[in-house]
Amino acid sequence: MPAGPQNSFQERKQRLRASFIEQLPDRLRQARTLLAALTTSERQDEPLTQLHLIFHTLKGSGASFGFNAINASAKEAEQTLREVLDGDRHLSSHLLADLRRHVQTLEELELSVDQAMAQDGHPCFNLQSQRADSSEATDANRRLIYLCDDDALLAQDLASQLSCFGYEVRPYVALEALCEAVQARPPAAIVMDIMFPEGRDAGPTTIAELNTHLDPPIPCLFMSMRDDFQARLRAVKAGGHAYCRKPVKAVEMAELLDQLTSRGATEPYHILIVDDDPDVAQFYAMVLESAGMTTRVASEPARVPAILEDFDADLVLMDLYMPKCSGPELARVLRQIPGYLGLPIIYVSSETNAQRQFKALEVGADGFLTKPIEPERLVTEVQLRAERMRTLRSLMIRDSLTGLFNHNTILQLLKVAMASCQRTQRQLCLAMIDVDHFKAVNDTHGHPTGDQVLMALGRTLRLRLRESDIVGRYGGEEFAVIMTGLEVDQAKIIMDALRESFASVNFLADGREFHCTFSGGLAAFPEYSDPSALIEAADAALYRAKHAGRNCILIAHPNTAQ
Ligand SMILES: Nc1nc2c(ncn2[C@@H]2O[C@H](COP(=O)(O)OP(=O)(O)OP(=O)(O)O)[C@@H](O)[C@H]2O)c(=O)[nH]1
Repeated sequence: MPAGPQNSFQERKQRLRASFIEQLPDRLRQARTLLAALTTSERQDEPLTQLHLIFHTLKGSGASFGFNAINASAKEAEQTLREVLDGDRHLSSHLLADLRRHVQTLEELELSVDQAMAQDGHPCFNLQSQRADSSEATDANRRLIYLCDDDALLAQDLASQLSCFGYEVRPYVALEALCEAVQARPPAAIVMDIMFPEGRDAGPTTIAELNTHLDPPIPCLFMSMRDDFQARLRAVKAGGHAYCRKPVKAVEMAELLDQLTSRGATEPYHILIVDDDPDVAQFYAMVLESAGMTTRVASEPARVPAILEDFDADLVLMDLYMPKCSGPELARVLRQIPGYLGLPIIYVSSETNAQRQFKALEVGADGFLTKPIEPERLVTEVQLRAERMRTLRSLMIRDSLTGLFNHNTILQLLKVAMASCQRTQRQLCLAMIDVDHFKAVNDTHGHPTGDQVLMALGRTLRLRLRESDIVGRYGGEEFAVIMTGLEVDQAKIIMDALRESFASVNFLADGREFHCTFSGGLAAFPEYSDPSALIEAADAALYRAKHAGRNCILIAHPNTAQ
């Protein structure tokens, strides 16, 4: 059989099952020792609790690794002990004999387990990877757009406008040329006119024809002078995702293209798994990683806060019963740390008692998954909740107009980035930029057009800078950019290129064209060593840039009087 991810998944699963079996004699020995210490004359909560935990773990792990007989026997023993712990049953000699019988059954099962291991007939499962192929080629493809309009000037102009937003746009005037290009290299999306010399609906007709040969079809966005129902209907029937009236606003079109081309490009979800049984934790990690998520495992609840500090978890998957610190206790500890108040916590446990599940949820957890859980279901449940968490968090930390980090977040991120650069002895540059004469834009073209300009600038910054750069809306028409690992002169070259690119964007309002520029101030760490000094210096340099005539970037120097 060829080696592949599915194979290695099965191999790893097999190894985890083997490890579970290896540890089984030890666990059963512990159970025997604890049982021997129990007497009917006096109730001893400590060994009873420990014994309950051993059976509980065997029940859950047995189910997870497909040892059904182990699961069944441990489940009965666990249930008995639960009743004793809850005060519903007395620890009679009959009950102790029953527990010993369970240990014996489990010991016998352990001996016959070699056979069970040989008969590992568990079905393979096909997990859809959340992670998009992150190769450079894929990223380039995601930005490749074909634009087809029989008006050569318009095609050329719109193509250059859209390229200011980070897209590689190839303009085509003839439908035939477009079809040949699509067949040679399919783009991420097509921007298509409706009317051509070939016919009033030739645009949608061509797209419909092209897509019958393509799987999956290429997302398409139509544009036209026409606004009649027939044109819109033809566009929809051809699979059009959006319809823009001409004259087209490049910013709006770029936003639409973002939506069409960004599918699957999300950062993998970060999942922290807390389980005192390392094999079970590894098993969940393996399942989630097979679906493209990034995981960390903690077998010790005490380590969780430290792990969370540098692992930006979207969700915590938590065992319910753990020695020293139970799941609900750990959940409560986390909820008392301000940053983790909204962190989704899901228990995974073989606990089926609804009341106990409810009690565990009461401390502020978000869900309960009952073991054994099918890998597909584990992935779906985790994905759904992690996605919701991302959306909520994004609403909290992002500016609603531009989608960039908001004022508070950018301040917070600047502090973190500076501390990290201090530790790693790297440089950091902060650019504060501000749209020139923005009041005049609002006054002349109206507030909504002003908003479009801010959105355009936000997009230009977001798409043209590196993934590692942090971009935020500092307030009003002022933006902040944090760049790490480069000299201030290099940062100036980058900001100047952005400035020129932004200045070349044609904005349209009521048929009138206009351009905008921005000015910027740059300051660097370690020259300015604390966040407020750095911001103040960049702001002062921005102020000088405005006074120097605007549409330029100036650098702050600590020894120069500002
Ligand atoms: N459309 C829009 N305008 C905003 C927003 N936030 C702030 N503004 C406007 O931005 C303008 C800023 O104007 P000023 O601070 O006078 O500066 P300016 O006209 O850009 O001039 P210089 O910065 O000196 O080049 C004000 O008119 C604000 O109302 C926003 O979210 N949307």
